[in-house]
Amino acid sequence: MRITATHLSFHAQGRAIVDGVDLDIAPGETFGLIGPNGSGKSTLLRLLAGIERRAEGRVTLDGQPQRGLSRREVARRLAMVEQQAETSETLSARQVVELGRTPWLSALAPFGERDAAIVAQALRAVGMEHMAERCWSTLSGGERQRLQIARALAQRPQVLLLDEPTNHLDIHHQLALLRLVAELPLTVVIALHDLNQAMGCDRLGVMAQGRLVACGPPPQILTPELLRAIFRVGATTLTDPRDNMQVLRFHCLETDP
Ligand SMILES: Nc1ncnc2c1ncn2[C@@H]1O[C@H](COP(=O)(O)OP(=O)(O)OP(=O)(O)O)[C@@H](O)[C@H]1O
Repeated sequence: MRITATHLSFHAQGRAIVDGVDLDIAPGETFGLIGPNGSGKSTLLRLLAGIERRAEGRVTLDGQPQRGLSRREVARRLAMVEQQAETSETLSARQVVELGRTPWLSALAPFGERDAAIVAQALRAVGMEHMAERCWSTLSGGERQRLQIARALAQRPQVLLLDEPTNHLDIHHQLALLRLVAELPLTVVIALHDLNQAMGCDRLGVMAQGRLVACGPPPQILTPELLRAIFRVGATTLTDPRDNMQVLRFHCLETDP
């Protein structure tokens, strides 16, 4: 599914948090959002998800204006995992993932075997099937994060919006999640702080002070000049002899105090 944003803006307390963002993300593309703290990445994701109704500008899903769709219709197309997604403390892990099926259920289509199979598959995808009966309140931060991703997968969306999905995960689960995301036949918009992980995206968008200041393939974006100007770091590109992939190593600028 194609997702587009036209002049998307959001103002709060008299200032632009997101400022005139235009985006066109192709079906199946993995689009990484990077930028310093407070540059507007999470807010932009919320605007793309239609969560923030005070947004200015337009979001379309396969050409259909998102504003014209009901919440249920949006949820059948698009799922979002926010940074600190919480849920009722008394639910089991499986019940949290079952919530993902809500947009597809009705009096005429109650939760059935197919829904249970989709939930089981989502739990397996994030390696949480062995904890399915555990209570949410007993789970670690990383386990909760993987469950929220499973909930989003169980929603069977065509667009997946992920806000720093690796921030609680150990390195094994970070790599497993990024591989899962890359292999999903979905359009994915993913906010990331790890710029080496961002290299694996098809395209990157760079946010700075609410604006999308650069957009393109990772090697064109992650240049020493941009890293210096936007992230205020120096960087050296190294080559991993294992697979000849480029890796960035960062250092403080000499001008830093
Ligand atoms: N509703 C709001 N009211 C006032 N300020 C807001 C609101 N929402 C976000 N902000 C501010 O807007 C800026 C952008 O926030 P946002 O969370 O989108 O940034 P971010 O790029 O995701 O940051 P981080 O990398 O730290 O997660 C921040 O300075 C934040 O404090």
